[in-house]
Order: sequence, then structure tokens, then C-alpha cells
Amino acid sequence: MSEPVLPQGAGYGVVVGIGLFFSAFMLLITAIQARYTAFSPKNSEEFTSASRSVKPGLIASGIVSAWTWAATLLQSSAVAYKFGISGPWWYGAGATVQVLLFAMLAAKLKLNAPYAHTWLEIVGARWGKTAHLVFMFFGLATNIIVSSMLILGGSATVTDLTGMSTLAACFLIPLGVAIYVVVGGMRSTLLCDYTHTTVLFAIILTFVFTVYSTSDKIGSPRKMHELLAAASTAAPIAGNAHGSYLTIRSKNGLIFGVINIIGNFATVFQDQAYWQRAIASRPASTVKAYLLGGLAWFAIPFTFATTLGLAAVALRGDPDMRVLSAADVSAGLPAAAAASALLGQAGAAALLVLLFLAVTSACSAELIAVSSLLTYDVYKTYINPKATEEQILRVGHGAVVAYAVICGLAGLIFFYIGVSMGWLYTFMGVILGSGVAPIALCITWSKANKWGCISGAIAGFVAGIVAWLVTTSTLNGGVINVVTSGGDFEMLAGNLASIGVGAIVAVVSSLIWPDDFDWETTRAINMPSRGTGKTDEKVADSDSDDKKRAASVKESVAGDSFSGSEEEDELDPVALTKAFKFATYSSLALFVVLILLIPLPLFFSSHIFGVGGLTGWVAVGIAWTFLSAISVVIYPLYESRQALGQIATGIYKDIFTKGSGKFVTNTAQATTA
Ligand SMILES: NC(N)=O
Repeated sequence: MSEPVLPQGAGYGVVVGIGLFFSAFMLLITAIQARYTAFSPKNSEEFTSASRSVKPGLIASGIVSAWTWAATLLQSSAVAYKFGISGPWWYGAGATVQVLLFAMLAAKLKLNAPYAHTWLEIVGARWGKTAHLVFMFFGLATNIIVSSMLILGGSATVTDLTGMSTLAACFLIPLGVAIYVVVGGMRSTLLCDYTHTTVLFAIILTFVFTVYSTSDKIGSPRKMHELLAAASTAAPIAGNAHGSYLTIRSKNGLIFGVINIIGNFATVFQDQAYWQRAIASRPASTVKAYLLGGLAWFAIPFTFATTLGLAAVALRGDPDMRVLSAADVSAGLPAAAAASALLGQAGAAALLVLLFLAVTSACSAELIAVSSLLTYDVYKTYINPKATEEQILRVGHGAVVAYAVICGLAGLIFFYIGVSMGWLYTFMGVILGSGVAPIALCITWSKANKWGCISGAIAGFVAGIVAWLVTTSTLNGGVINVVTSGGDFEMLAGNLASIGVGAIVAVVSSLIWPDDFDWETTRAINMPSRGTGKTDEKVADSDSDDKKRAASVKESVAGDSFSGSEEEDELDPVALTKAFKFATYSSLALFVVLILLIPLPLFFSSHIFGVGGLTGWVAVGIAWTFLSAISVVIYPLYESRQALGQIATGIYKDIFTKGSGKFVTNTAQATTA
């Protein structure tokens, strides 16, 4: 291993320091939220679901943040390093379409189970205990794999750049996050995600402008083209047209693309984190949030990897660029190496902060997701069905901390057995792919057959493992180990068998023995008794200060609260059916554009990008990144201007008339809502 670019203290400083900073920040946000708004995380609905009241910009920002893993930055750059310009495209497009298509599931969630806390509650209500337990295995396995990838990617980079102990990084990363999740719950986690996403875009744009505009090592798309063309001549890529880095015609790039699409279907559809954002969303704008979030996210891996992944190739031979081994690439280190070569310690530090923010915000989504599954699907379903509000909240908090420790342990175990982030990334579809179709059918199709879907998930799981191992053995002379099993064809076989068998068994059996489900049972999940609002409507305290503020009550309510009656209005089945149709048409159209119309003609024509082509490609990436930043950084501020005004007014009042700014709801509304 080469000398770390940064001192060890920088690693601890970022991991512990930024972790503590965000914990303090979260305490502040939570205190502000409790004092100046209608929402308090002391309520379990608010803790896990943000009272189902969050607006689309903030949900989109939360989706971007939860979907920006360590792999989004590191693996995307690694595939750019290995396959050239096709890698960032397949990474970005191949993981965006699932979020877009999830908009359909999100619309159906609001239509068919509007008050559920978790996707497993829906499975349990529709198909009973066996299905609940089988799909819980898939759900929790998804969370463990995603969290392990976060910890592996995060710790490998921190260790590489600073020399910090991997063991310490594996535990300190999730524990720091656990503190702020326990303090803040879902809404504050979304607010923290928002701040992370803002900084993330700022750092990504800094790297983009360094590479394509200011760096004296590269500095322009033209120079990048020249360096990539030279790299293609010096070390042609097997399977690429003319061995070039500048073509979409890449056989291994395409194989990665297929694996990527399958694995990401598995991790979006079965990860409570993405369901949870749909659950937290206002019903009328859920579809918008997912379409916006998906499109905004695309820019992150595409532009980042087109920048630092390609820069790592272009800078080969530069005295500041370290030589990368196959293991370094699998660990996702090309981006870190390029950042250090371009900007020295400043580049390494910026990458470290970027990665840490990505890892912590995705990790916070995983922690609160697993906490919800353990609370509602394990504790409340099987251990204490009559659990009180207080017990649920306590278990939710305990589950966050327990899962943080489990994440650290899982990351460490994978690290010691030699499984890297890149290996896990291509493996995820092998064991998780079979659940994709059964779960999608459970929430969207009244004819989905219970036993067909359960057996599809199990049969696909077995088929995936068998196909993966048999292919590994066949292609490697009977040798099965971490290295041989991580090959492109080996992983492709496992991924295809898993998702294919799961889908075929579920669909065919449902066509032969169709169910006729009327959704009444799922709509009844957690249904509030008539007239109960979903917000934490705080009845005015009896203290004299609050009485004095009676006059300001109405304005306070006009801020960002979301009453039960507003929610009922937004749950109008006609409007939600329309939203589902819109989600279907738009997400399928975007799927066709991103996965078929753009890359396939470029692939089959074996086109090699010239200077103009590369410049246009990079320009699209930069423009998309700016539009994304506007959507998930500026737009959430705009849509919440009233609430921000309400909070600012409260703080102003508190400053000038001590105690007068506190939020109090209209007592008349509180008792009748
Ligand atoms: N979230 C992903 N696949 O980067």
C-alpha cells in the first residue's frame, strides 16, 4: 500500500468530527422543529414516517441522499477506469430507472396501503405469516448488504487516504450516524440528508471544474480526449471497440450494465429506505418526488465518474498518480487516487468529506429503515402486538443503535474474508434479485398468487446461487473462491437466474391461478380512527405564556403542518389512480430512453467519440448536475418557504419577547381535526 496522502488524524477528524457535528446539528434541528412547528419526533409516527407530510423536493433530496452510496462514487469511477465512458453511463442509467419505476409502487402504496409503516406490513396483511417471514429475509438481507457496502467503501477509502484503522472506521462511521438518527427521527434525517446533498453537489462540481477547466494536468475535454486516446493505445481494453476508452461499445461494460440493472432493482424494491420515503411523502406528490429524485440522482454517478474515473485513466504515468492494482480497483480507489493526483491533499480531503457525507446519509436511511422493520414487523407483529407508543419509540431507538453495531460487524467480516465493495455490488442481485417481481406484484396486482410469489422468490434465490457457483466452477477449472466467483460472467449468470426465475414463477403461477384481492385488508393497515389527524397536533399548554399567544395560533397552523383532513383529501383514489398512470407512462418512457434509445445505437455502431463528442457528453453531464442541484437543493427551500418563514418568525419573536415564538396549534382545530 502506498503512503497515505493525509495524516491519520484527518481520518479520525472527519469520521468522528463530522459525525459529532451532524449529531449536534440534528439536536438543533430537532429542537427547532419541536418548538416552532407542529411536528415532534417524540411521536412514533413522526419518528419513522415524518407524519406522512413531507413535500416532494425534500423527499427527492432524501431519495438522492439515500441512493448515493459509497459505490455511487467509487464503483462508478471504478467501472469508468475499467471500461471507459460506457461505465459511468451504465452505472448511472442502470441505477436510475429503478427509482423512476419505483414511482409506480409509491403511487400504489398510497392507493392500496396508505397508512402502512413498512412494505413488509403490506406483504403480511395480504399474504400472511409465511410470506411475511420469507420476504423479511429478503428485506433484511438487502439492508445488510447495502450497509456493508457503505461501510466497506467508506472504510477502504478512509484507510487508503489517511491510514486510519479499518476496524475503527467500520464501527465509528455507523455509530456517529446512529446518534443523530436516534435524536432526530425521519424528518430530521431528511433535513440532514438535504444538507449532505447540498455539500455533495458543491464538491462534485468542484472536481468537475478542476478536471475539465482549471487543472494543469487535464483542464479541458480536449486534453482528456487526448490522454484517453493515448491510454487506449498504450493499454487497449479487451472487449471495447478498438480497445478504446472513448466508446460505448464495451462488452464488459454492457455485462456490468445488465448486472447493475438487476442488482439495483433488488436494492430499491426491497429496501425499506425507499419505501419509507414514499411513506413519509404527502400522497399527492409522491410520484413527482420519485421522478424528480431519480432524474436528479443520475447526474451524481454519471458526472462524477466521467470526471474522476476517467481522470484516473488519463493520469496514468503522472508522477502524482499512484499505480492501482486490481484489488484497489475492486475496492473503488481510482477516484481517490485521481483526486489526490489532481489536487494533492486538498483533493484527498475533499474526496474524504464527499465520501463521508454520502456514506453517512445513506447509512442513516438504512438505520431508520431497519429500525422500522424491527419495530413494526418483528416487535409489534410477533413480540408485543399491544405495544404502547412509548414502547414502540423505545424499541425504534434501540434498534437504530443495535443495527449500527451490526453494520460495523458485517463490514468488518466482509473486510476480513476479502470481499470488497465492488464484489458485493455485483453480487447483490444474485441473492436479492428473486424477490423483485413478487414484491412489485404484491403491491400492484390484485391477481398476484401468494404461493406463486413465495415460491418464485425462493426458487429464484436457489437458481441464482446455483447458476453463479456452477458458472464459476465451469469457467475456472473447478476453483471456487472470492476471486474466481467475482468474474463478470459468473455474476451475470447468478443475477439473471435469480431475477428471471423469480419473475417467471411469480407471473406464470399468477396467470394460471389468479388471486382476486380487493385491497381492503391492506388499506386497513394502521388506519387511523376517523377524524384523527396525522400530525402531532399539540394542544395548547395551559401555562400562561401560551394563553398569551392565542392570537398567533392561526398563523402558526398555516405554516408547514399537514392535517388529517388534508391527508384524506390527497388520498382521493381517482387522483391517485391518475398519478399511478402518469408514473407508469413517464417511468417506462424514461426507461426506454436511458437503457435502450441512447446507449444501444452507440453500442451497435461501435462509435468512438471524437473531441466534439466527448465535449458534448461532458457538457450534458455538467448541465444535468446543475439541474439536479436546482431540483434537490434550491427547490426544497422554495417549497418550504412558508415553513421557513414560520420558523424565522418564531425565532424572531423568541429573541424579542422571550418565550413568545413557540408553536401552539389552534385548540379548536386540535379538538375537531
Ligand atoms: N445506489 C447505487 N446503486 O449507487
